Amino acid sequence: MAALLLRTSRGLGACLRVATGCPSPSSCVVAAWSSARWPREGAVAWRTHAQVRHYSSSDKLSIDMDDKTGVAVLKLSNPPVNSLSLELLTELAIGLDKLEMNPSCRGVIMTSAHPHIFSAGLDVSEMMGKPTEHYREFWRAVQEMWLKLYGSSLVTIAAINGSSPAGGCLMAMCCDYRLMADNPKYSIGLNETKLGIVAPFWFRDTMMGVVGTRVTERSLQLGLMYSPAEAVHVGLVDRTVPEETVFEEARTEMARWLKIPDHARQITKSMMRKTTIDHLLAQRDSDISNFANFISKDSIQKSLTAYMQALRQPKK
Ligand SMILES: CCCCC/C=C\CCCC/C=C/C(=O)SCCNC(=O)CCNC(=O)[C@H](O)C(C)(C)COP(=O)(O)OP(=O)(O)OC[C@H]1O[C@@H](n2cnc3c(N)ncnc32)[C@H](O)[C@@H]1OP(=O)(O)O
Repeated sequence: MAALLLRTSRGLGACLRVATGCPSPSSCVVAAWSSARWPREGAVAWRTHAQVRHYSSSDKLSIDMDDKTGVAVLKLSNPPVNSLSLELLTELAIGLDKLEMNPSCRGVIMTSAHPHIFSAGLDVSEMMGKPTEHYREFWRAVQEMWLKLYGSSLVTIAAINGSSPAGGCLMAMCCDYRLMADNPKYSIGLNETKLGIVAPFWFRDTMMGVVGTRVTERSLQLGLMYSPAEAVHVGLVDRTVPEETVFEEARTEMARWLKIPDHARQITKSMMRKTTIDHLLAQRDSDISNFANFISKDSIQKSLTAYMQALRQPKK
């Protein structure tokens, strides 16, 4: 249990370094991932005799793990729009950590409990009119969620059953595969510039890993939101499926990915993502300070206030 607590409290990067005896974040990710799925003493706490186990104690997030298939289903459930509050981000990081440490878990399907919205992204109210310390805590939680999801050794599939702007798009992009409902009313993208804010370098790098440099540059500067069909066209989403089949298609896709031996896929995934993860780990504190300074500026606060007021206007 001590090992379990160590892992949950320090986050995946640190716990993997502990597991491998590797001193620095930058030198151990491949080694760590190759051993991350070994049976571990502490993880036995999550074993269960029931086939499906409910993991999350939060009402904003449900996580159901099927021990027989090795697939967990993580559902965002924070009405009205699944905005990523400090609380939900923290729950997400903890939930992902628990799954990572469960030796019978091999994959996660991430989706929304509410039709029409996958996630509205970061909760803008967490970034408005708060003291600097709150901004720092909030941004650390955003980083933590990203580190857990982007750095997950599990197969991660986003079943995008609604709109997914900004931080919602980021979560989907962290996954290994993205399916989106083919409803043209839905949209996905990093729209930060439209709020007068700037997607940080690790949002940019995540997008570049999915759609390449040119599409990222255009998408970020213009704050583009794509329809599902456009998202497939630029490679932001892997495929669209009829709305009512999103979840079942995600399960079928998962089965395809789980045919690959875990160790080979995990090391490959690590090789692809290590540089981007190390970049943030090396600059975590300065990234938090940049965010807190930037978001505290009067001009940025005014932009966010105007954006939220516009959002509250009746839709035409
Ligand atoms: C150079 C240094 C750089 C350092 C870093 C600096 C900056 C940091 C960048 C931070 C990165 C930010 C990432 C983000 O994720 S920002 C959030 C962006 N999200 C959005 O723009 C989405 C806005 N929302 C919508 O577009 C729509 O609400 C919708 C998701 C498409 C859903 O539409 P609909 O079903 O019509 O619902 P409503 O618009 O009526 O919304 C219902 C209520 O929910 C409130 N709402 C919506 N989104 C958010 C949100 N993200 N946060 C908080 N609240 C939200 C909305 O105001 C409504 O509230 P009301 O009922 O009180 O009117």
